[in-house]
Amino acid sequence: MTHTVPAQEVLLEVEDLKVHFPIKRGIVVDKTVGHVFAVDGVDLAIHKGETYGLVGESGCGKSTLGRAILRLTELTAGKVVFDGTDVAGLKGEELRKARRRMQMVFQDPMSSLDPRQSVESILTEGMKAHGLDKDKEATAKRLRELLAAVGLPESSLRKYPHEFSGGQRQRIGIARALAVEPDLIVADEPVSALDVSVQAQVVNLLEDLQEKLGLTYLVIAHDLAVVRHISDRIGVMYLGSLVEEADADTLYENPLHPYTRALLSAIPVPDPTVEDSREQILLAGDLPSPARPPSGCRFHTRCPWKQQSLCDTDRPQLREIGAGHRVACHYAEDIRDGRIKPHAVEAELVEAGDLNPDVGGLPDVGSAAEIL
Ligand SMILES: Nc1ncnc2c1ncn2[C@@H]1O[C@H](COP(=O)(O)OP(=O)(O)OP(=O)(O)O)[C@@H](O)[C@H]1O
Repeated sequence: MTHTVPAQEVLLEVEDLKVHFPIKRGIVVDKTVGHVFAVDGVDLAIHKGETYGLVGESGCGKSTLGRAILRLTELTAGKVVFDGTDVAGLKGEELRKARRRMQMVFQDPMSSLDPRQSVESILTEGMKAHGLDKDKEATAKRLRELLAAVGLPESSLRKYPHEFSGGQRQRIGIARALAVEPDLIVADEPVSALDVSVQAQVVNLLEDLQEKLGLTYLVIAHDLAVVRHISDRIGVMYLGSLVEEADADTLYENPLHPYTRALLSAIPVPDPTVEDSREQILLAGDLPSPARPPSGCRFHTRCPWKQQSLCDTDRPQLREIGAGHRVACHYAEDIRDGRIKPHAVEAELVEAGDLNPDVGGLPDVGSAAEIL
């Protein structure tokens, strides 16, 4: 590990995690012609009871990282140490046991809930798989508790997903995750498919549950505004790796990586005087394809602080710059102390997706202003 973990108890430790998807081509025999470097060397630690927010543009590898932690996607390399055990090497019964303790809540509850299953069946499925449904009465009690915990009436048990609103369906998704008594919940864009009016209710529910049950969360989002309120610490991801990590307040008040600065500068400020006077950093060009990441620092093709040396040749490590504040930029101190200033960037054109017709380039990724 290259970073110092604060003295709290660590529940999850990810070390140099890589997920590379092979790009296959060929009419008769599939030949691997390259790789999508979806996750390419991530180190992070999540403490018991905390909420870690993971943000970045669409296609930067957030979901793949979340899925790899839960072993829903195979790892190419690295470790996922959960409560002291490396789950990357687990198989069979051991893997099943570890999986019970790590659950996922998905972005779109409509597509993640089976429309043919009643809520009762959805909630008991995981319990059955993990042998938690031995006694009928205890199971019925547990189902009532679960529904109460997520704020749904008991009558929901006999209903089907289409009979609920988006917010209620997400409550079912959360209840399903809770049914097997997990310690860690990976919530992948848990509110982005919901109406703005309902988003706060679901965020509040997640917070209440965390307090009551002592849960640990990894919350994945493309929207920095959403994670700010819920997260204790935040990691910013760009093209497969973390570029900055800090506690939520530090990240917002003192962002050091140029990419984080650009993301934050795109969030509108309600005060019109502040809004008119503040600096807006517009990123040039689109996110390069993760099948052909740029050399050196992966952000250098769009970076307004790019320098003549190092940036396009040496990949910067995530290093600790202040207490618990890690940044992957060769010039973080110079940026922090104002010794170097941003300049206009002509984006180097990186053709996206020409290696990979199946995966394509990246879905509609525009400037930071469009992303947030
Ligand atoms: N099974 C797969 N096979 C090949 N490439 C994949 C696969 N899954 C994801 N990718 C590619 O890996 C990259 C990272 O995808 P990922 O979904 O993790 O990003 P993301 O940041 O979560 O984006 P989004 O918010 O759009 O889900 C993308 O280029 C994607 O096309």
